[in-house]
Amino acid sequence: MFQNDARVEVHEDAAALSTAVAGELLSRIADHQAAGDVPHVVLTGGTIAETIHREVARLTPESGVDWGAVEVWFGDERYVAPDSPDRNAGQARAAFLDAVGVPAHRVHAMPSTADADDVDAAADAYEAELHERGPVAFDILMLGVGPDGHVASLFPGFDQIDVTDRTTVAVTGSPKPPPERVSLTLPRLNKSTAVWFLVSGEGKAEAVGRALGGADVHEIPAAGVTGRDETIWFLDRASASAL
Ligand SMILES: O=C1O[C@H](COP(=O)(O)O)[C@@H](O)[C@H](O)[C@H]1O
Repeated sequence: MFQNDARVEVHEDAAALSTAVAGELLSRIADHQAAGDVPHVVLTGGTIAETIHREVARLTPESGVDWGAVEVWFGDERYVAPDSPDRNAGQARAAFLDAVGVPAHRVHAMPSTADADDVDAAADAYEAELHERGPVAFDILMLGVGPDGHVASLFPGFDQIDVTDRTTVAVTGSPKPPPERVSLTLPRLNKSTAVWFLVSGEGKAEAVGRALGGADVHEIPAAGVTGRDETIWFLDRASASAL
């Protein structure tokens, strides 16, 4: 698969990238709300995501966005205790969700060890939640990318990449700790109007180059995700250095 239609935006550094993505996110959400929609936004975990989330909190007061009318989902999650620092949802809450006031019923966190008996049950529960309350297509899906090209919790060489009959999968033995995770599947990730990749740092440069160059999805899972209307790779100079 070649990402010929993807747009690439290169920013000077991680700080500039974060400000640009946060501003664009707020602007898109404001547009949806002006049109009377309640947008469904999918968050990612990871280092650059945390910086972006803090920028979202900082820029929200000037944005006109009503975070009370946004549905928040997650592309993947670590199956750990609810208060673990490894939780993507915990990171997002601390960085911006609590500060901007997204109501609890609109934050669709994936189950923790307190909510589901095992990681398979956690994946099943999120699939049910998506079925009952999820949109046909997410409005904006944001994804970090690992140095190995993983996206959400779909890792190179793992069987979950080929799952097409589910919207979520359980992951065990993740090469990046913690080992147990829940991830959206490629077909569900691809049910998104806009897909935004958020990537910073030289360690990601090779993965970015290969994804945009059309690598096999089993080697670089990020190569397998595109938006229905839009795919944007938000990069800094370091992560763009292999393009
Ligand atoms: O484990 C994960 O890693 C990726 C990328 O994280 P980063 O720290 O290398 O930026 C992230 O997209 C994913 O949500 C997360 O669970």
